[in-house]
Amino acid sequence: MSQTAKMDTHHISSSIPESQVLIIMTGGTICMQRSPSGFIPARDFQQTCLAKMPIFNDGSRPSVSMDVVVNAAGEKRKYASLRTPPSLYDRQVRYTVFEFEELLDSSSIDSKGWAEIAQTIYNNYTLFDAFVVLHGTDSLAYTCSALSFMLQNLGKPVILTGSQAPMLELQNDASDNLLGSLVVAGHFMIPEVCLYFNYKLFRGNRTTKVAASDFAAFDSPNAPPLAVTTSMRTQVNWDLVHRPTSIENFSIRTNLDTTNVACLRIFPGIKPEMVDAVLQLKGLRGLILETFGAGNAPGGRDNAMTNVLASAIQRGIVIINITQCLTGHVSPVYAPGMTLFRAGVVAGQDMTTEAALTKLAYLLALPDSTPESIARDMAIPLRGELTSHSQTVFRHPEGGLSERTTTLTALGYAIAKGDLEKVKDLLRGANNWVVNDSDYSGNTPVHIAAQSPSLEILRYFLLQGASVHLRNSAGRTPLFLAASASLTDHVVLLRKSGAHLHADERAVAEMQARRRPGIWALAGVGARTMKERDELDSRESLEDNEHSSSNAGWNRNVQAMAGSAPA
Ligand SMILES: NC(=O)C[C@H](N)C(=O)O
Repeated sequence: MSQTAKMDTHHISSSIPESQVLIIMTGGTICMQRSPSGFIPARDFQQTCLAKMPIFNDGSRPSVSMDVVVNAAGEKRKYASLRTPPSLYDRQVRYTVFEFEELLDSSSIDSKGWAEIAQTIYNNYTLFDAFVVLHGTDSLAYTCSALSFMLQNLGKPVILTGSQAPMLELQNDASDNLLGSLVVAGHFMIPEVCLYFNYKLFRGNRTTKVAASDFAAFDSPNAPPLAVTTSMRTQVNWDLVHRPTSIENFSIRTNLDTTNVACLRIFPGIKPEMVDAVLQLKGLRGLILETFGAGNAPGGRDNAMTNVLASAIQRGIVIINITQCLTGHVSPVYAPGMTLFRAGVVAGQDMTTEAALTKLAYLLALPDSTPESIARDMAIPLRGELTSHSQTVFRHPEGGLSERTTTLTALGYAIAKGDLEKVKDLLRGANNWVVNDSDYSGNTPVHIAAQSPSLEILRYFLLQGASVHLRNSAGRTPLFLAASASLTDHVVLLRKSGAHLHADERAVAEMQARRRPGIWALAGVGARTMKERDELDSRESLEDNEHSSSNAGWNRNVQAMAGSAPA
């Protein structure tokens, strides 16, 4: 059995009975109905479709008191939610469908729509465990790519999907695509912008639409799928999953410069004047040039084409070379490709046009960007959108279940003892996803580090891409545990890394905050001013001196979490 097959329950703490997912409906075929003028989007998808289908509604009528959704303008409203029946992993997914005011065929979605999606995710980030975006398929790969750049330091799953046939048609791909997306979003910590379609989960910025009507509408020609659903289970390829590795909060950037970029496909006989006409467009700052094979374009008589491109580059226009082929990458192996490269055209390697265009629009809008900085950043992966060929591919031998348990137990001891060198040593010999793996009680290494003495070990795990959002079997986040252990610096570091209390923890946290308001204010319970926080902190440190025995209890807890004490 392969490692991924063994690991399909990885990151799932089955004793957490449900996860909460926000479904953002933008339109597309999935919600369409027939009309005299062809298929058009229809409203109230949750009630007219999902509520009537047993696979999307277990009939339990969850209470609406928790179901707050914040729209892109920041207005809060209550929406009813539904629950799926329990999955094979013994978990239900509770979800709410939030519909945009205007539902669109995705051929009309542009950067305004991308900004609305990003803003809605941002406004609801701490209220939900994951996000599913329903979208038409026509421009879905563009939206996936754009969002992958717009969502910075993303720590939760964002899965886009749609369908080729509407949910209300007798034979459709809509229910499987939505159910698969909900199950992945509600069970697996894959903190990337992904596209789920026809039983495959792809990194969104690697995808392209390859079929106008087949159910297998998308492919990711230069990157294998992150996960595949087969015979009722989802096998995740954890080695491929990207995770944020900096101590920063989740943030969004919504002002892409899509109005000053263009895309031009080279064809046999294209005249340099045509290319020049595009490059002379008023305000143009960037061009995606879709070239032949490994990045070749006709030089033109007397190198006229190359001269046109070189002079545009001198005027500050960034030109990116993307291959028209579905697979493979641009490299200057042939003379025409080398000529472009020498003229200053940037090799887009194996990026799709969708990724290159949206990345260019993102980079152009960054403050202080220059043509040089953009050219540099276009050639390096920011969100796994290209395969960097200088990157060493380093694979560890596949490890079995017992090896995994041994590594986790050894990590638990090393963390509890504050032995950073040992932790580093253990991680060097393990698969990179071990940072998010959990022991029998659902504790990841970050749960243990959040209550252990060494701040440096906690920081180390965060820099290795460990998630701050996973919950243990008791439903607790690392932030909750750090605040309960009164470890102020740990709480501050976790907060800086985007951690927040889960909605299910807030009631208990608020009770704890009555006794220790300072640390819980830092953890995010109760809005406090800095002055109030300082006062609370000094009061708590006085209390700490009075209760100095609390450390012994905390040490015992850490030992218990790490397993039985070593002889
Ligand atoms: N299958 C689809 O969703 C196609 C539709 N025209 C759209 O992109 O909205």
